[in-house]
Amino acid sequence: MTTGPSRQVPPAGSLPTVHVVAGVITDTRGRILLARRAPGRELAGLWEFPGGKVEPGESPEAALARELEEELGIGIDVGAPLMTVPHLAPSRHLRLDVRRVAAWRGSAKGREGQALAWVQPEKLPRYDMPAPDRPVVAALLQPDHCLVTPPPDLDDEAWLAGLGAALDRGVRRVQFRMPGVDADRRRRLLDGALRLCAGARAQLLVNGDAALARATGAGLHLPSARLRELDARPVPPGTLLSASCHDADELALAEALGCDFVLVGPLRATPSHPGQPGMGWGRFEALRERSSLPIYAIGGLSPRDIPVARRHGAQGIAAIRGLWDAPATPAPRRAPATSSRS
Ligand SMILES: Nc1nc2c([nH]c(=O)n2[C@H]2C[C@H](O)[C@@H](COP(=O)(O)OP(=O)(O)OP(=O)(O)O)O2)c(=O)[nH]1
Ligand SMILES: [Mg+2]
Repeated sequence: MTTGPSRQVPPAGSLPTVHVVAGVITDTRGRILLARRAPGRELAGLWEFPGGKVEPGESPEAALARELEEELGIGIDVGAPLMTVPHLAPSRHLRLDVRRVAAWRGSAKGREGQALAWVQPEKLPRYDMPAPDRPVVAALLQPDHCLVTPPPDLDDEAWLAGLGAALDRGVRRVQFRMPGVDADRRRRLLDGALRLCAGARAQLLVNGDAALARATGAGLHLPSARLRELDARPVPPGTLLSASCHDADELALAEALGCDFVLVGPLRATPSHPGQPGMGWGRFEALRERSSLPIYAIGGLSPRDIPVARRHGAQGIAAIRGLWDAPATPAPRRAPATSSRS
């Protein structure tokens, strides 16, 4: 279900945008450095990835190097972008641009009186952090793609082999969706899928059927119509819960129910939703900035779109065909040409 586009676009007001760059600094044991915002500052007491505001005319890379020198006394090599989170605060749009730190020199000290902590990645969720950091922590810990299963043709073994192949290619989060398949067959396929996912240490969430999820110990995915009917979490905490959302109301509902993550789309027009135009990354961001849930973009996307999804604040992509069909094999490499291109 979708509502009119007018509800999905932020108010026309001209709030300023504040560009903040922050670094994921790791030590040789894989721990990540957090800093605690000092008393008297905004968001005092919350933990954050060290960094600060990009100054006018400054590149994000230069800003990150300057901030980490000022705040921690270390020199750094800026690494790969992790994600950029657009976030709507009462008085401004924030863009939290998070980079990995490829290498650093010196010993990190809280030069502005802030406490520091080296944190095992899996313990990050225990730290109280600003709202825009929640999707960043999810990006560090959770899969960047989520397979939504296509229904089987006539051959169940072929479908299970297809799931096995997707798991072999690295899928670790699976939404088990079986529209139009009768209950007995669905249960047999689910048992097979659960075995394969357990073997690959992948998560599985059953689409729509809370009783089936509870009976099998699987997670639960709520289609948006189901989400709108609920006023309490339909599975216990600790059981994975996700939802499909198309507008800000549904995102707020998903957050209130304690969903672990959501799928938002369609990002592009797809054959599975004929007649529905894609929202594009602009409207995706307008939703993203009102929520702190991890969000997979869905609709006509494939693993190639993960970097662009991350630049718009997505956890990554969810897809049916884009993750089920084996990627086209790259054309055979020719012998290197004698001339070089840069
Ligand atoms: N550094 C950092 N800032 C964050 C994170 N999450 C988050 O919402 N923010 C917000 C808090 C602040 O409103 C803003 C960063 O501003 P800041 O106060 O650190 O800026 P700064 O280091 O340049 O310090 P200042 O000179 O402006 O006081 O971004 C995060 O993980 N790291
Ligand atoms: Mg700072």
